[in-house]
Amino acid sequence: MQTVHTLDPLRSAVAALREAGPVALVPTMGALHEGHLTLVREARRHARGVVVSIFVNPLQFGAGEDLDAYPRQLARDSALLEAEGVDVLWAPTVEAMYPAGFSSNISVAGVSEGLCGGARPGHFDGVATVVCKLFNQVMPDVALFGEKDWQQLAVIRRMARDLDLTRPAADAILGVETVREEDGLARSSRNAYLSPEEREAAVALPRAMHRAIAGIENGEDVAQALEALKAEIIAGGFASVDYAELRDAESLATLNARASRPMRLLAAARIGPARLIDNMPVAAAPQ
Ligand SMILES: Nc1ncnc2c1ncn2[C@@H]1O[C@H](COP(=O)(O)OP(=O)(O)OP(=O)(O)O)[C@@H](O)[C@H]1O
Ligand SMILES: CC(C)(CO)[C@@H](O)C(=O)[O-]
Ligand code: BAL
Repeated sequence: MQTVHTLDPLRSAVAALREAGPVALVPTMGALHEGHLTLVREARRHARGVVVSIFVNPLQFGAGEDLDAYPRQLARDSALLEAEGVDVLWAPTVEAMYPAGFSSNISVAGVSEGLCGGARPGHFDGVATVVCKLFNQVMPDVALFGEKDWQQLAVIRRMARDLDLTRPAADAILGVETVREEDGLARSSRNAYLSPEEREAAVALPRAMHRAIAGIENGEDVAQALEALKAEIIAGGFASVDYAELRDAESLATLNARASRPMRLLAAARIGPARLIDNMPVAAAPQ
């Protein structure tokens, strides 16, 4: 595995990879876990060469968020990626990514509004801007993202369509199903912030979501089911719920009742120092 920290060596490394066949990109912020490694293994199924980026992107963190506390463990991450047979690790410095005078911003309206975009103003501008740069830097044939960050995936796909990106093309932006702990909690780098007691309590989030989905699919009133969901998350030991909403799975349009198109239940809640997110499919109402 070749590790590069600046743009010129990255371009040379990727050019050499491309000679052998299609290239996949897996963007991450590091502190790798089984979720990330699943993306890497999936990438290998779609390409000959695999590039993983690790960059804790300051642009997507709001004031008072965990930019400084975010775990940085490049040596450990590098060993994990090496063991997975990754070809290139792209770990740019902040200066390489945002040289002095950097002034551009990509803002994707619509899908980035509400949910995490509501709770974290400016977050998806930061994500879209850095992902657009990563795409231009690596020019991958395919890029892989986790469904755990469902709204992020929708924002990136919208950006790729709107800006006519060809590397990767919008339909080569692949979503990978959320990888979970044995008890059902979604794997996340931020789970590391939890004390053992908080970690045990955190499973209340996916459990309550499963119960709400069963209710909605059985015809329960959506507003009531969502209120009960929020109450159950709090009763489970969370301090607050940022949102718990039923949305159209693709457009992310708000739904107040069961729809006949695929739907998604999305939630974010805070426990101890962590803000955890999750989302799950909700079966469409019969036509
Ligand atoms: N449990 C998971 N299953 C599948 N993909 C995941 C999972 N967790 C993260 N990913 C994906 O890995 C990529 C990099 O994510 P990131 O480095 O932010 O990790 P994270 O665990 O989501 O961290 P955070 O604590 O910041 O949410 C994203 O595409 C994200 O959706
Ligand atoms: C896509 C991403 C790497 C952009 O910084 C980040 O938002 C993440 O890790 O999900
Ligand atoms: N996993 C999404 C990146 C973030 O929370 O900033």
